[in-house]
Amino acid sequence: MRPVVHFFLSFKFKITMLVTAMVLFAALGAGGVSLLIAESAMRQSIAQQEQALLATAAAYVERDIVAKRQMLKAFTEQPSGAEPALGDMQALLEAHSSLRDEFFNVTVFDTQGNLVASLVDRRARGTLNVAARQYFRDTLRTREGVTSAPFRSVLTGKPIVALTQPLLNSKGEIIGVVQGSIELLRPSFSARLDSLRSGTGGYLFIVTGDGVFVHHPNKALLLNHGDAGDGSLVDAVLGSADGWTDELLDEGVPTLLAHQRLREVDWVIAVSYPIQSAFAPMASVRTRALVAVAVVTLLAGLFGWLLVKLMLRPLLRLHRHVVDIDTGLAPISVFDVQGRDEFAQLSRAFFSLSRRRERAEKDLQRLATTDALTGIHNRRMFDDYFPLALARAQRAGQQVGLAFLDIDHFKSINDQHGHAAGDAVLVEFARRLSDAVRCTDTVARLAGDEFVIIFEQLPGGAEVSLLGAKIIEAMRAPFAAGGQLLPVSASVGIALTTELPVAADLVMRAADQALYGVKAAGRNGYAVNYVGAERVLRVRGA
Ligand SMILES: Nc1nc2c(ncn2[C@@H]2O[C@H](COP(=O)(O)OP(=O)(O)OP(=O)(O)O)[C@@H](O)[C@H]2O)c(=O)[nH]1
Repeated sequence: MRPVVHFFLSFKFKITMLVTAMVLFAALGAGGVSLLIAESAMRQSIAQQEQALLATAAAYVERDIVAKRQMLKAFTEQPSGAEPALGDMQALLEAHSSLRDEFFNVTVFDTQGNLVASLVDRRARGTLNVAARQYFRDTLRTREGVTSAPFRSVLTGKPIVALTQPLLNSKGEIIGVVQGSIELLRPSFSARLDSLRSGTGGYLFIVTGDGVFVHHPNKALLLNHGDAGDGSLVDAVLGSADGWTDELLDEGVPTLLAHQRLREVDWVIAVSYPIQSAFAPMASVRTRALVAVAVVTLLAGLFGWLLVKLMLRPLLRLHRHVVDIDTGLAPISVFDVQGRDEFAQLSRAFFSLSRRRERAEKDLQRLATTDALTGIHNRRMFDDYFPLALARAQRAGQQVGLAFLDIDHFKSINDQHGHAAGDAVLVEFARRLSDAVRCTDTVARLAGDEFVIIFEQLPGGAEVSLLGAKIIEAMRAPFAAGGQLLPVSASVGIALTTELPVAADLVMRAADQALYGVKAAGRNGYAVNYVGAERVLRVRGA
């Protein structure tokens, strides 16, 4: 569990997460803004496409109506120069078979509105009167062709729109009205319009200026008023100038509604396009963009991880150096690296710090093992060193000598000449001792006027005896202390090992016994005691 926790707490993990989060936010931000811009551009483009389509459909409807109206007009002017007679109309109609292609039916009414000719059914004559119909009255009143509101044909029961044309005699008087009917369900009219939108998800519809459906894919709505009221599609197309909006709902579904007024007739043609299908390509773009963001984020995370790993290498190296130095596997000089980056600077700072610490430790060590007054080793150093000296001698197959020294009547020097003079004697005593022994021997001050010498690499006992005499001799010259020369002598007890290993205590006790022997014999001399021999050699005086 702990390594997992460490992993999540690691600097590497945090930086990687930071890089990943930053890339995620940047990618989402850039992606989101791009998508918004793309969506807005796409909305414009779709709206323009829909408007272009509307223009095509409007042109088609208007061309159709104009062509039909011209055909009716041409019919009323037939035959050229001849006086039109209502009685000839049935025959004339039947003679113009091309009218059947353009119109569901063509009928002729007299000025009282009575049906006097019918293209599809001559028997219908006299069965119908349209005098009350608005488009009929408008035709008589304006003496021009009009387009009716859509209505259901009395003759056929089909929804139709009527185009009219006044029938004038040679004097310019209206003698009748010719009516061409367009069946709104006729494939050549409605299917053609529907086909313009087939397969795109939206649909076209046409409403009159009064809001009656002339065309709608739902044929049941024809001749009906579209839902009026705020927010309805019919209301929107009638209440605003040509253009588009995407703020409406078509049966609860958000839709893009574009509309355009026709010039030839008081109709508005419109297209309703569900925004969802309009933006279907955008949804797929959005999904792909999200996948791309996820991939980019993942790659960024991976890249960030590798980058951080690479960048943290010097830190890991630094950590390894600290561990190696701590365990004694490497010197502090490994901190002294080249380089200009922060890690190299930190490493060199560690080097400088460690060097100072090492020096301080050495100073401390020296102070801890040195006698402050005389500058030679102290008791602590002796306690640590002597057992090691015994072990070393054992490995080398040699013997060790240990001399205990005590200045004779040192108390009286202090008492008679002062403590400073006593100190001077101690310092001089230590110096002479150090000079008298070899560099392989170790001199230490144990306490007060007690000194000790460890003799190593001894070839034999006879030489130890010579050493005792040498020490006594070294002290023979008077000591300069307190402004005068003082006679100083010392008693020296020497212990010599005969067989190793032997406990340090035993050797020290033997040296002490030898010293005691010298003191007892009157001081200023030396004696050698062989450890384990249980005999004290003869005390030799100065
Ligand atoms: N000046 C000085 N005196 C010290 C120091 N340390 C201990 N002394 C004195 O050294 C004297 C040691 O005396 P002892 O070893 O007891 O006796 P002694 O006079 O040497 O007599 P013997 O050893 O029997 O010859 C005492 O008076 C201590 O106060 C020191 O650092 N400086």
